[in-house]
Amino acid sequence: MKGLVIKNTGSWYTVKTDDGRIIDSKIKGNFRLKGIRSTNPVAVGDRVEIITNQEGTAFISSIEERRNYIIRKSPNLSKQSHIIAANVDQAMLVVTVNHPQTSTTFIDRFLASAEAYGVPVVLVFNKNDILSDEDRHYQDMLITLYETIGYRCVAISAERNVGTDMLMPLLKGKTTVLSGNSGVGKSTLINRIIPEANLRTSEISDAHNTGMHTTTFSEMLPLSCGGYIIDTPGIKGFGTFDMEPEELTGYFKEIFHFSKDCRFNNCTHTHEPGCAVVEAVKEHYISESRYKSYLSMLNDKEEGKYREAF
Ligand SMILES: Nc1nc2c(ncn2[C@@H]2O[C@H](COP(=O)(O)OP(=O)(O)OP(=O)(O)O)[C@@H](O)[C@H]2O)c(=O)[nH]1
Ligand SMILES: [Zn+2]
Repeated sequence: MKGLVIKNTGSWYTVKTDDGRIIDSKIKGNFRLKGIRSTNPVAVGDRVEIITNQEGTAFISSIEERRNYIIRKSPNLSKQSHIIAANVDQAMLVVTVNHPQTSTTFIDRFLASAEAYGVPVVLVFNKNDILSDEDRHYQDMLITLYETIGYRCVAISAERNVGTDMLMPLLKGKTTVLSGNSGVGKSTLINRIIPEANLRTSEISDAHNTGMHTTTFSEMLPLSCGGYIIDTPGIKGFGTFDMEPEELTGYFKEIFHFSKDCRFNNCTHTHEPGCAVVEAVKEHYISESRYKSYLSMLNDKEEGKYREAF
């Protein structure tokens, strides 16, 4: 029987079968995925084959090849990774220009790592009900900047439930990872989009007494219009990863566009003569904030150290 892993609480996985049943499942024996050394061989979003048993639970016997997956590296430099979610269609990054302020460096790092994973991003500017004129002006500038680069932007107030309806067509039928700094309003937004999600927090435990841990594990929340929101508590961005400087250029769409005119094809856009990117920054074709974010990621790379993408 085939199904979708919609929740992971420790060694138990909740599988929604194709015929609509919810079955608590475990991994069979020493089932391991080839190629990836991860702390969790099966992740939320995985399509799996299960074998049910007489206790009403099941064993996961195989997993389908993933279209993509988002990993977080262990910060302790071990080769172990944690798979946050598999088969993701898009990410929604909730940001606030104030209360709290989301930095452009954070946004750009998120966007660049999402590009690396091939995951499109929608930027959701929240808390529009409490923006000063100055905040709003700044927000408008950011929206113009990111839309020009090619990212969809939506301005909302989750609290007042204003603009959230504009998100529904973007979410419909898709698997969306919701991210954003602490305090930007992710939970508030989820409760607007999925009013039933409220129930989740009052769940005490289920048959396996795992309910108490739900807040620390990933979960897919079904949307009434079809599709899922992946709620990943504690995860605010994608991890960074090994890459060459030339690759990093590719993850900043507009920088990549101008880099085609650089004199050297391995140009890092820092000191090289004939650099079309530096020229474009001077001419304001590339925003200074984006260039600064690029340099900060390049700098991490050169220092050879691992950092989270925020
Ligand atoms: N004024 C205003 N406040 C909001 C809005 N959305 C959320 N808030 C408030 O901001 C605070 C944080 O909201 P949460 O939804 O808990 O934020 P979160 O992103 O889930 O935060 P973490 O759980 O820490 O990751 C709460 O006090 C919300 O009531 C909004 O649109 N306008
Ligand atoms: Zn260059």
